[in-house]
Amino acid sequence: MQDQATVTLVMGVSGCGKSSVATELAARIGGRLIEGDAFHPPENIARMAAGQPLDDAMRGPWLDRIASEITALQKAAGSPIVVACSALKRAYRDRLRSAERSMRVLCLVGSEDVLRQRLETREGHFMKADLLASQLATLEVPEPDEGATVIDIDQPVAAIVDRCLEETAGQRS
Ligand SMILES: Nc1ncnc2c1ncn2[C@@H]1O[C@H](COP(=O)(O)OP(=O)(O)O)[C@@H](O)[C@H]1O
Ligand SMILES: O=C(O)[C@H](O)[C@@H](O)[C@H](O)[C@H](O)COP(=O)(O)O
Repeated sequence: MQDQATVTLVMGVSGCGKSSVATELAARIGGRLIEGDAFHPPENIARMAAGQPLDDAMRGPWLDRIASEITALQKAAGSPIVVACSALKRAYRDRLRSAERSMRVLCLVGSEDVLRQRLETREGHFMKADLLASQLATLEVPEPDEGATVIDIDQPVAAIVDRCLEETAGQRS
């Protein structure tokens, strides 16, 4: 029963696999997916597509829209929610926690080489590899009190999801 309304945040820098992992995790647990990229206003997308990083003021309303969507989905039905969102800073994650205090956090981490290679081979996405350095500089890996699971991305998506589900089961027992 505990999983019925849980919220799992899949976070990390651009190209770390948030969308891929969140999509598979949601499918495996029968959850609903919130794709954070879909909540950016057009000006944020245009800025990133032009190779310029967002700042706190630009990310704030975006994070608030995602938090509102979490709340709306929680009211609508009882199935779990999986959120793909970079949530690079602690303050950004806390902003999402305003919707669900006990949000689980899965942080995907990888070497700059692996990340760059994935961004350079990804097709049809506004975000290219030129913002990777800024993304890595901004990233605040979760602190111990956030209870996050930190997973290396140099393994198949299915293995990452397996590990996430194992951690969740371990936390319940
Ligand atoms: N574990 C993985 N192993 C190999 N390729 C991956 C893995 N995770 C993601 N990818 C690929 O890397 C690219 C970036 O993944 P994506 O899910 O879009 O990342 P993000 O949502 O964090 O930007 C995509 O082309 C995706 O297919
Ligand atoms: O806060 C930010 O700077 C952005 O949100 C960024 O971290 C995010 O990663 C983009 O939305 C790109 O999309 P992908 O992460 O899907 O590449």
